[in-house]
Amino acid sequence: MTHDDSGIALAAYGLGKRYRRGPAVLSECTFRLPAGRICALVGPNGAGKSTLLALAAGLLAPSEGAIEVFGSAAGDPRTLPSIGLVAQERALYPYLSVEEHLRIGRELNPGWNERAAERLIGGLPRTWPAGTLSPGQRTRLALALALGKRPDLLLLDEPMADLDPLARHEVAGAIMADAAERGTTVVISSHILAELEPLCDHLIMIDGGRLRLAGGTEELIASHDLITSARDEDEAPAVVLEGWSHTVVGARAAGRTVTALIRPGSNLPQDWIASTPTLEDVVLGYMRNPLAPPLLIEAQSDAVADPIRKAAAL
Ligand SMILES: Nc1ncnc2c1ncn2[C@@H]1O[C@H](COP(=O)(O)OP(=O)(O)OP(=O)(O)O)[C@@H](O)[C@H]1O
Repeated sequence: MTHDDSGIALAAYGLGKRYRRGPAVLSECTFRLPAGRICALVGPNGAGKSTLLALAAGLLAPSEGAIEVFGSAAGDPRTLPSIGLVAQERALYPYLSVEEHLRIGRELNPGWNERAAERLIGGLPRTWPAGTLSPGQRTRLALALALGKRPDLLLLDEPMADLDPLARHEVAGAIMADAAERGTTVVISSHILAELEPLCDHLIMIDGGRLRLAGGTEELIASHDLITSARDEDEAPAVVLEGWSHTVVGARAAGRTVTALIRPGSNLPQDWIASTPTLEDVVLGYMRNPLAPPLLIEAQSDAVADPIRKAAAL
């Protein structure tokens, strides 16, 4: 194992990625994900989530900056045994059966754990070639291979997308059980926020290749209020909120009510009622307003050098 003692599983410093053609798909991403966290990776279509996961797995090289896994450059051969990846395209051999995939998993991974893999395999037809499996069955097999490897960092690209509701429960349970037993760090991308919210204690949101939110879910939620008030029906929400010391992430009007997501500054003006937003409220607020200032809450770990200094030194 090559882990350093920083307590950080995944870190990016001024990370940027540009494919051969076209503009940068990730720019200036700096974050640190503490080990043992279960991190939701969210953002709209094309935001750069799969690109970030591929960079973390060492399948792509950064165009700018750096990305590290347990303190070593992502892609360093010494870190690869620590990483389990379920890519969006579920990389499997179409002509090899379920059983043959499991045999390869056993033979290639010294730390292979049959029980962890079996949790996901369930009733999959073991003699069938992977190419004949349904998308949901392929997902189960890909997850079984990733979890059987007993990784310390599990990177999951939309793992629930093809699964039926019962399978989603089972898969979420298997991932959580593994994380609880072994302290596995999990990064899980999904568009279904309500599904991620109970699983995750950390969140990274990217949009247009830039980091918009990063930090513990409790801290991110606690940094916002959802507020409502009455308004004159012809008054635009922006006018109602004009001149405030709060950072207004977004505001929407419905009939005679205006609702806003804010980062509170001073006390609320009278006649506004504040409540605690859900994680989904927070993420949707930032998705709706690309101009809202990012909120990057620094992960707590004394042993790590200042990421800005580190980014500048690259
Ligand atoms: N191999 C590639 N060559 C060129 N551009 C690419 C390549 N792969 C991805 N892109 C572009 O990079 C951007 C980010 O894509 P990415 O797949 O990382 O986004 P995503 O957030 O995972 O999207 P989705 O939610 O739709 O899966 C997109 O504009 C996409 O077209």
